[in-house]
Amino acid sequence: MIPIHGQPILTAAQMRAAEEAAAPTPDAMYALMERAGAGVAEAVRRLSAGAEALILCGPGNNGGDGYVAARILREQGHPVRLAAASEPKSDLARRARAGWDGPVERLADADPAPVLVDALFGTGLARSLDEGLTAPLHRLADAARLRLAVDLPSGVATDDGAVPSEPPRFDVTLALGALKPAHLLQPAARYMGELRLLDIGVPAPSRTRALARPTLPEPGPDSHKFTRGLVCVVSGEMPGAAELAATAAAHAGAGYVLLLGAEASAPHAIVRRPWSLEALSVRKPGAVVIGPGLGREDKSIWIPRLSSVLATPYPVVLDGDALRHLSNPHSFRGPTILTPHAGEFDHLFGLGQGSKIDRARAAAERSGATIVFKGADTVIASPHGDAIVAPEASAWLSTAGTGDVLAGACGAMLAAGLDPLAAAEAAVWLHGRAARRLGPAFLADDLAEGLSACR
Ligand SMILES: NC(=O)C1=CN([C@@H]2O[C@H](COP(=O)(O)OP(=O)(O)OC[C@H]3O[C@@H](n4cnc5c(N)ncnc54)[C@H](OP(=O)(O)O)[C@@H]3O)[C@@H](O)[C@H]2O)[C@@H](O)CC1
Ligand SMILES: [K+]
Repeated sequence: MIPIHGQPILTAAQMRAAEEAAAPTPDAMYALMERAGAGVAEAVRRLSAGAEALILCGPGNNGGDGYVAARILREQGHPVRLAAASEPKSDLARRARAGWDGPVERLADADPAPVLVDALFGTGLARSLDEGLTAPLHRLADAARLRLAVDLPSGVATDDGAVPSEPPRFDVTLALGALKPAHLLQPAARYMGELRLLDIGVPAPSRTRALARPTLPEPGPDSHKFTRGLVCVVSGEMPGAAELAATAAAHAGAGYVLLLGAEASAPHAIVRRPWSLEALSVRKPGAVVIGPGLGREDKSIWIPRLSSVLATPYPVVLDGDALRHLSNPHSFRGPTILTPHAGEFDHLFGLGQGSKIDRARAAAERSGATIVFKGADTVIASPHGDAIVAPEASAWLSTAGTGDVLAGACGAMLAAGLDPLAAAEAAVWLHGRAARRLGPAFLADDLAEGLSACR
């Protein structure tokens, strides 16, 4: 069982294609199912402390994995029962079924067991499940002490994370061969529990992957405050938000933070100057952060200020109100990161088609900017077609000011010389880690200060 960080994410069709390329004959394909089933059996053995497992098998290859796992557990003397709603329909699943010599109970009236293994449906779910399947699944899951989903909890849509039929909440989900979008995208992601990857020997290249622990830029003996990265944060109507972004940039490792348009106050390590384009340009910032608390009321001030920042050659992070002022955000010239939440994203790019990953990728390609489409399932997409999905870090991030902190962290990473995709990934990772460390009900100020301890 492999941790998911940095692992590739494949849609159902991409996974099928990868499996077909790796296993071009029926025997080779069946060998994959054997590996999947063996991995499920091993996980059950490790996690169940010898308790009886009940494996629910569906009609397709997800069910096939379940039959293999049941056979192996039985061979190893682990107490196991199996229930199904119908006979297998695929050739592979029939072959796996033939290897199980125990009874097959009817799903509708199967007795519960302390360990429930859901091998009803995986990537082949084609429509919502009927009551005859969901009712026993929930009944048996409610009675179990440990719930394990094979590949995906039955009822979630693989490619976009929708939930056509609400599954139970699982304790563990074993992603087979590769992660799928539903493992990380909401609302499906909340049903996964601990998510682990099972290697079944299928190379799974993808331009979409899970967030990885980044290599953060470290100062060396020759570094000084300017070479470590100069971040300029532009203040506006609500200066507290820009203060948060500036504090976050400093705690994320920037060597020099200049806050323009703000009154002098603590912390004094942040240099404050009245707004002017000259003040911004004199130090040639490695990144300009504009948007947190900028203001939407007085457009005659804020739109020209935003336009003048966008006309400079400096890398830029656009957040919050700056995104509201952009009406036609096509083709940014220099390195640019946009950090919209769902409302800002819809305002900028419309509702669009496909999953959150598809939408973020299309927006990045269209705008030329790296997009950090925020949420419990933040998606980062570059204009070159790469996408990174972050697992939910902490539900407590849904509090005022955390977006300002993220924008400041993005600025620090850009100013340290990372390209926009790497900068966004590093900032999202740092932000999530700091939030997890803080636990419940923290303030955005704590989050900004907490970034330094998480580097
Ligand atoms: N080599 C491989 O392929 C490997 C695959 N692996 C495993 O296979 C899984 C993918 O297998 P899969 O494609 O057979 O899909 P799966 O999720 O079992 O469901 C398809 C079946 O369900 C049925 N069905 C669908 N929706 C339904 C509904 N709402 N209500 C009722 N029925 C419904 C559908 O019927 P149909 O839509 O055709 O009428 C069909 O019979 C994958 O997640 C992984 O676990 C691993 O073993 C590694 C090797
Ligand atoms: K399943």
